[in-house]
Amino acid sequence: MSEFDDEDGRLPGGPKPFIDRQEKPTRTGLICPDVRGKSSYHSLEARQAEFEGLAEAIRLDIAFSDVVKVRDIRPATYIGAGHVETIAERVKAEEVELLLVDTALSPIQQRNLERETGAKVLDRTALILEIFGERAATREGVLQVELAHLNYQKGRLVRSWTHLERQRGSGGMGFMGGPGETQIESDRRQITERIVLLEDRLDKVKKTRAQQRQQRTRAAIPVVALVGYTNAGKSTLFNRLTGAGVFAEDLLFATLDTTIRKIELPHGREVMLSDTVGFVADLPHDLVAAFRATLEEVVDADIILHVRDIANPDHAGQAQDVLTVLDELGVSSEKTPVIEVWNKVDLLSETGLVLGSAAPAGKVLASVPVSAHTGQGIEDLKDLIERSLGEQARTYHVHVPHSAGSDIGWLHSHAEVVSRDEPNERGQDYVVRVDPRHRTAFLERFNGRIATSDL
Ligand SMILES: Nc1nc2c(ncn2[C@@H]2O[C@H](COP(=O)(O)OP(=O)(O)OP(=O)(O)O)[C@@H](O)[C@H]2O)c(=O)[nH]1
Ligand SMILES: [Mg+2]
Repeated sequence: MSEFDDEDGRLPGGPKPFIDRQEKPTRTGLICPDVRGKSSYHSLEARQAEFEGLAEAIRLDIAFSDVVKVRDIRPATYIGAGHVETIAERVKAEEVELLLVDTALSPIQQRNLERETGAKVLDRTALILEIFGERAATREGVLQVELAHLNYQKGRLVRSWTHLERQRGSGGMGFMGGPGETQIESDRRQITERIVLLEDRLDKVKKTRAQQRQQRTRAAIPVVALVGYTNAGKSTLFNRLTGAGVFAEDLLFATLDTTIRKIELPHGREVMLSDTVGFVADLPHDLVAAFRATLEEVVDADIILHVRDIANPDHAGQAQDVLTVLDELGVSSEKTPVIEVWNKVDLLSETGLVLGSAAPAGKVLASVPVSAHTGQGIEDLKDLIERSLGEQARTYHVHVPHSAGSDIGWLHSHAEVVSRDEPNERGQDYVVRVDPRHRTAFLERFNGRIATSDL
């Protein structure tokens, strides 16, 4: 028996959350550094609002949220000494236990800030890891988050890793360090061992996924993947298109795992639609890497739907971040056609924004304004998906005799049936569109029965 095999496939003894949130919400101070000369697609207000949204995503009690000007990044504390002092005073006055800094801090900066302010300090990466840790539901999600967590921890072994100590105390886990091994060395060794183990498990999950994908490819159902910034409305749109009840909420990172469902488009064409984790600015690199397996639906998609919250004043910056992550995943609009879905148009009048001011990000086939909420534009979107899939498809007229019932099934699942005549005594005539990847099979199967084509 392996010590790691419990019934739900989770590895016991995963990392402890950074924040202990057993009782009342943690009093938290937010620091949004405004670094001189650092360019960003996002306005300062948008960045601050988003950082607050991230903190709210795990229900922290926000005592204050401050923008702090940083002229030169300090190697020791990131922000200047004067600001650190002010923050320390506020921490005391407001009884703040946790400080979140919207940047990537070095372990030294983190430790020094903790020492000087008396609060626990976490950076943006740790906060996102924390949210993901709370949301992870499937076995794969849990493994991915833990892996990213460990990689983050590995570089920060300056403090003790308390849960490992607890495990060591309980004995029998095979974690005991040899004599003379220092705490940090042994912690590092254990983390490395665990990383190897997790990677191994994820590899197995990946193989299963690859098999499932292969089956879908064989069944020739194209995959349409929803991507977009967190909270753009992907899950709401997914539910609207599939009638499924996927968790959608006004919460950053409501979705962590990939869901995939079959839907039928207006002309009867079937596609697999996938909903997945949302993207965010400065998504930790490790996390992108860890989620690569989940995001393989996106990598392999036939069409990508980039869902944008067009009623968010920061939508242009968000779209750029999505392109950055797609790029990191190796997805290019040259290879995979992209349709932009301009969602939440029902909110436009409220926000005073207008559609005319929005522009597509990167190379896209088209952009469709919709409201996943009211259903506006959804039919246009479905039409567009269907037409785009058929883009390189060709039209054929085929004859199907009565005796060839299985051919009808084949046409429906591998081609788009444009129209069909009334059956007569010889059988039935069909007009179908066949895309390149099924053309060979089609020509072989219907050899001699193809009347005309628009070749
Ligand atoms: N008014 C309006 N609200 C919408 C629309 N689409 C989604 N929402 C709301 O936006 C919020 C986020 O929606 P989700 O579908 O959870 O967004 P998501 O992109 O899946 O978010 P993550 O899973 O967190 O990445 C929810 O409160 C939805 O009700 C829309 O067309 N109009
Ligand atoms: Mg979602």
